[in-house]
Amino acid sequence: MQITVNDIQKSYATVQAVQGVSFQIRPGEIFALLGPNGAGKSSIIRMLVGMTRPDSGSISVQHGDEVFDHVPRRYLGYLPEDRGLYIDKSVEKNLRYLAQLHGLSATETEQQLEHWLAVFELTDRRKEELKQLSKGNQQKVQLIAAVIHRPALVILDEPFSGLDPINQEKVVQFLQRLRAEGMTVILSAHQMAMVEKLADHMLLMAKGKAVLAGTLSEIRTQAQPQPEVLIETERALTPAELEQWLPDLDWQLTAPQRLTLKLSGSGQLSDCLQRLLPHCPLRAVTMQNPDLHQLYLNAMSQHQQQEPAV
Ligand SMILES: Nc1ncnc2c1ncn2[C@@H]1O[C@H](COP(=O)(O)OP(=O)(O)OP(=O)(O)O)[C@@H](O)[C@H]1O
Repeated sequence: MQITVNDIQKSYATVQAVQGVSFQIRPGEIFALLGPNGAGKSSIIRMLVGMTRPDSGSISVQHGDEVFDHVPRRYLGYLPEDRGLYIDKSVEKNLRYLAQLHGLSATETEQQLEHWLAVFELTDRRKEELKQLSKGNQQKVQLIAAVIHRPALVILDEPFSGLDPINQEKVVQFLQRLRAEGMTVILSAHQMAMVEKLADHMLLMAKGKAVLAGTLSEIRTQAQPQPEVLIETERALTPAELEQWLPDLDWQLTAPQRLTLKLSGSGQLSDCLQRLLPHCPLRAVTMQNPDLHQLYLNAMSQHQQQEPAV
């Protein structure tokens, strides 16, 4: 399934929740929608699934030869922010009920149940009521409920919320499995370490607008146009020496033997190293690659500075 979103806007009364956002989701990829509370992620998801419509702009959903203006229910698996299973019913009753709602035959239902319960190591717990399970296991049942009918597109709103690190890792593996089985996945999450491992493309939003978009490395380039290099030296340096050797470069001495250099052009690093080496041997030269969490925080603080105060 391929989704193309072009310049969509959505307002509620006085709130401009989505203000001209465009992006594309490719078939079989994991696409992450990121951003702080109120950024507009759920508003976009609601438009994608047809719960609301954009005020302007367009959504095009292509599946095989068919084209739609939102994802039809029959192709959609959805884990909403507000979960909705019956906690007084057993794991298998909940899942069977949902499978029937999706039109699966009794045989298909049993096959899917066996498959997903085994994936999540819940086979022995299938007769237990949902309320008897831990939060992590309840979340796993919710995830099975979203995919039991093998939809072409799975949308998961906050799949990691409330889970401990081990269960978060299991959800990561589950999502990788969905991708391996050919499903397209849209994920909204705040856990950057998980998103970094999973997402093929991501869209980072703030206050209804796109702030950064692309693969992790594209986002790195957008968020950090001047890559940083850490140069560790064998002897202590002084600012006066560096001013003499590197007067035109953007450097910072963060410790006597640690120099950070901001690069603004290709060739600048080798130029800098050639100028330093005659004066002092080097211990290590390391490119600084900030993780998604750091890129996210930087982008948000830059966005806040650029936004006019209200
Ligand atoms: N039904 C609604 N009526 C009025 N305002 C709304 C409605 N839904 C969302 N909003 C507002 O639109 C903006 C975007 O909200 P949205 O829920 O899309 O953000 P979000 O990124 O999903 O946030 P969160 O991470 O908290 O779920 C917010 O200012 C929110 O208060």
